[in-house]
Amino acid sequence: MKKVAIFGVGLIGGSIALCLKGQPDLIVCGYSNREASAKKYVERGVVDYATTSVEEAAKDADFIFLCVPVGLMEQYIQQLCELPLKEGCIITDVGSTKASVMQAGQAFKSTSAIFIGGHPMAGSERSGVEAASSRLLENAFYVLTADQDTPQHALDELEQLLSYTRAHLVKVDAKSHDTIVGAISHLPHLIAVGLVNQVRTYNESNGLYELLAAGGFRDITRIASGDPALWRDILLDNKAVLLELLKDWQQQMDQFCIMLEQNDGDAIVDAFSHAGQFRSRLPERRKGILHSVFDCFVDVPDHPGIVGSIATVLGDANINISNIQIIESREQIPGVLRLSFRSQEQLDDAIRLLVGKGFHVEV
Ligand SMILES: NC(=O)C1=CN([C@@H]2O[C@H](COP(=O)(O)OP(=O)(O)OC[C@H]3O[C@@H](n4cnc5c(N)ncnc54)[C@H](O)[C@@H]3O)[C@@H](O)[C@H]2O)C=CC1
Ligand SMILES: O=C(O)C(=O)Cc1ccc(O)cc1
Repeated sequence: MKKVAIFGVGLIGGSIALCLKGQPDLIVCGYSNREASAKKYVERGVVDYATTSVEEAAKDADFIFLCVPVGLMEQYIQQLCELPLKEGCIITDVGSTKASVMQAGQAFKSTSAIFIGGHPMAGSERSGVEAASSRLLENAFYVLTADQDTPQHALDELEQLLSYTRAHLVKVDAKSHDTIVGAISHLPHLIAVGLVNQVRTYNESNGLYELLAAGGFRDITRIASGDPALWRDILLDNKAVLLELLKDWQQQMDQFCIMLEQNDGDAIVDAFSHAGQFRSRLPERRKGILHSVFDCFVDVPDHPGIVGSIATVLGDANINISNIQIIESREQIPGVLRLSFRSQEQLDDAIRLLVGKGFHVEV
């Protein structure tokens, strides 16, 4: 038997645990600093057993996954360094930033344990073990940050274990990781929060902003709903990269100011054309770091049981609805049902089926 200890069984730790638990010759132990959480991990069947003792979780572990917020990684690394870990124990993390944790992981160099950084590049704005899913990392990229001293056998062993997540493993150095992920994930989160807060301020004097911002505005700012403390840790940890990125962002915005002040329509057209061309090159059906929304809108007549019958039609075809929302159903006006799915394939199948049943469906 190989023992895997997971520190922090939340969205990511829980999703990894669900991929590993029940696999042949693996036993999964969850660690939490809170008794109630440790109990919950077991009750939900996410781990084989759980403990609030760092020593007990780490004892005899072949693999240790640190799945706590970025700001706590160094503290746990230091604690683990002082414990008598199993010879050759592989320690990895799932933090959204990699340079600082790789630096902290140097501490294992004087021990027989091996530290390899990691970042599963998928997730959501939700958090906690309740949101964990064995499918979360499937087909997503999963970055591993090793260095020149990392023994090949340790990398092979970790890659073999991670194959249960069905993620695509890629090796990237920590500095490049933080620069790239800063641009495609951290900066967009900052911008989304800034945009929402700008509109929130306007809304204080005119509630129409809130009313009219439904739909697209809500979708493009989904990531502003991420866990505040989690994002505080990520942004502060990647501060140097983000300050550079924000300078470039400000320059982009300054250029728009100039285009508008100078009525430079050609420059606006160029900016949209260049963005559109680059965007069309981005893989469309590939799972990316920010999860895509696979939603459709179904017009539904306002009569009892209609929601249930739509759910049954999809359920009978084995199509899983990940979220369902009734939007505004008033007398005389048909209601609209927003249905969310986990993949483009499920969305396509659902649309085909519902249109076939005579429903009007829009995406
Ligand atoms: N949210 C996302 O979509 C992604 C997050 N990550 C990274 O994964 C890590 C975990 O994030 P999530 O799973 O989203 O967060 P989460 O909030 O769902 O899980 C964090 C877990 O850490 C535990 N925890 C909090 N304080 C603790 C402490 N002092 N000692 C021990 N455990 C403690 C919590 O109880 C929880 O189980 C973070 O480092 C984050 O940057 C990586 C990829 C995606
Ligand atoms: O889709 C979203 O909401 C995310 O923001 C997911 C996410 C969050 C943090 C990561 O390090 C990687 C992915």
